[in-house]
Amino acid sequence: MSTLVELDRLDKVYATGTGDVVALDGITLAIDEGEFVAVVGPSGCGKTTLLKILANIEQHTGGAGILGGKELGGNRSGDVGMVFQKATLLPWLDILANVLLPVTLKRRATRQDTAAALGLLEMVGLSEFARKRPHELSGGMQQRAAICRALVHEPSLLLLDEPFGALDAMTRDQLNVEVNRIWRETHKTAVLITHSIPEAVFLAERVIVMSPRPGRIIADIPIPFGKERTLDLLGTPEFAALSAQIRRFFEVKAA
Ligand SMILES: Nc1ncnc2c1ncn2[C@@H]1O[C@H](COP(=O)(O)OP(=O)(O)OP(=O)(O)O)[C@@H](O)[C@H]1O
Repeated sequence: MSTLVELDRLDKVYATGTGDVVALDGITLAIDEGEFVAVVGPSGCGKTTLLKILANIEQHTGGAGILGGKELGGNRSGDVGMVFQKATLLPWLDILANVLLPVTLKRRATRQDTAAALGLLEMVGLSEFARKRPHELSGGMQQRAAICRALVHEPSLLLLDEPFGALDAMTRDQLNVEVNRIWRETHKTAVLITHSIPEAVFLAERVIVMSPRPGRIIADIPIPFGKERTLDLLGTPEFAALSAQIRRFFEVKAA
């Protein structure tokens, strides 16, 4: 299996009016093609910064990183798909046009692009909603459309930044089952950021635990539940034990 992402002592320092903020400190991490990795850590530890560097929205300030053989920070585009906490669909476009946006921002969509977008909408059960506007869909359906939008240009890496954080627990569980299926069907490499330890354990093959700011990797925990995950997993002792193992990193030690 080949390595898709390789970070070597990567740092990120934000220069602000009131001094430097060290967001990431010496992040060394390799992610194989097809792997599903979750990153958990306390608020402000640099999780979103890490995703933004992978997406080329932010530049690292030290160390080095490679994504798909190309150096991070160079002139790359189009090789990641990103899903945010809010679906951020454009209200004046229908769902199909929203899904096609990463393509149409660059060029005219071809018939193949439209077929690919419709195929993705079918995969997430939204075929009937292709011609609807975002406000006609529930929050969970909008997030599914946002996942389709992140995948339509066939990115090598799917980045999920708290994608279901704003949804109710039941919808969230169902969407996690769906994300697992989408990941298995598309064979994508995925990096998920979440505040939910059970969500990380449910979806990922590895959970990366980060320290409070400045963000460092303090644990890299394999999750040995195979590729296919079902909600039954949530009730197993093995699931509870792994979740507890990760939670212990965040317990506030009494003085
Ligand atoms: N554009 C910026 N300029 C200055 N500082 C920033 C900027 N973006 C983030 N930071 C700082 O960098 C640190 C890491 O922020 P980041 O958003 O990556 O953390 P996070 O782990 O994703 O947090 P949360 O879990 O609360 O979303 C924080 O201290 C934040 O204030």
